[in-house]
Amino acid sequence: MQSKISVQNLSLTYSDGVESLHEINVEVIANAVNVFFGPAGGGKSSLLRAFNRLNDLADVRHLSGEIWFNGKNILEPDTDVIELRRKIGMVFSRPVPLPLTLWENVAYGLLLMGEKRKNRLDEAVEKALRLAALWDEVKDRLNDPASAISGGQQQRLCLARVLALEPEVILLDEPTSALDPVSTAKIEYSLLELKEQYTIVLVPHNVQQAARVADYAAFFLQGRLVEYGIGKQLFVSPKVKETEDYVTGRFG
Ligand SMILES: Nc1ncnc2c1ncn2[C@@H]1O[C@H](COP(=O)(O)OP(=O)(O)OP(=O)(O)O)[C@@H](O)[C@H]1O
Repeated sequence: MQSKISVQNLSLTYSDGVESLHEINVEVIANAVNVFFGPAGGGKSSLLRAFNRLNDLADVRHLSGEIWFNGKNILEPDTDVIELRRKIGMVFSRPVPLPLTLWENVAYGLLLMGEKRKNRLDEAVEKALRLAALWDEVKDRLNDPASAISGGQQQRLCLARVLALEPEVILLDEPTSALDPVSTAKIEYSLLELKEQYTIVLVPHNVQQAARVADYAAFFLQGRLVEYGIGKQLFVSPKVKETEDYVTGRFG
């Protein structure tokens, strides 16, 4: 078990003065599904956004601590944020495809990076769509607008867009919250394949999803990391009463 991202004493306060993350220490394990779960407002999204510096865009009053990735503290000001976001890609809770064709949506990042060879782009688009478990459904309509496919397919398209850039880590913030059970199952199934090659951090849609997919799980409550450990152990025999209450549905 190898750590991919190491969070050390991370604290974050937005401009409203409320501490959204309080001295968080957690490891993101490589080639595993790392689940951050807990009730709304616990700080899960804030932590995810810190991993690829999306919090730079928010009104943050105080940020301290370290986030180590590939031998570097990515909170240092000299971090190349564009490069960081290519290595640590993110999928949001609502699919936001670009107003372009399916092919263009997946090829977009590579085109921006200057890749012009059509055969290379075609290969990358197919590979990413296969990994996102969408290829079979769309391979004959790659020139259709992205708006013409279902919400569940759009979400897998957004995943494929991230995968085309061959990131090292994929952050998924409630990626199935707007999806039907069949599309949800497809995304969960692709996570199992994706973790062979990538490191996954998932904020799940609910506790049941957390328990289904978590190799490692961290329970967040009001900005604090209450409990962290191997998924199966944490859901079956949590050590802390607050975790137990939450996973057994007594609150939240
Ligand atoms: N951009 C922001 N500006 C100000 N406060 C924010 C911002 N983003 C989050 N917060 C606050 O930080 C706290 C933690 O929110 P965060 O979204 O990280 O939690 P969460 O566990 O992901 O919850 P949810 O499941 O509702 O997304 C909340 O009190 C929230 O209101």
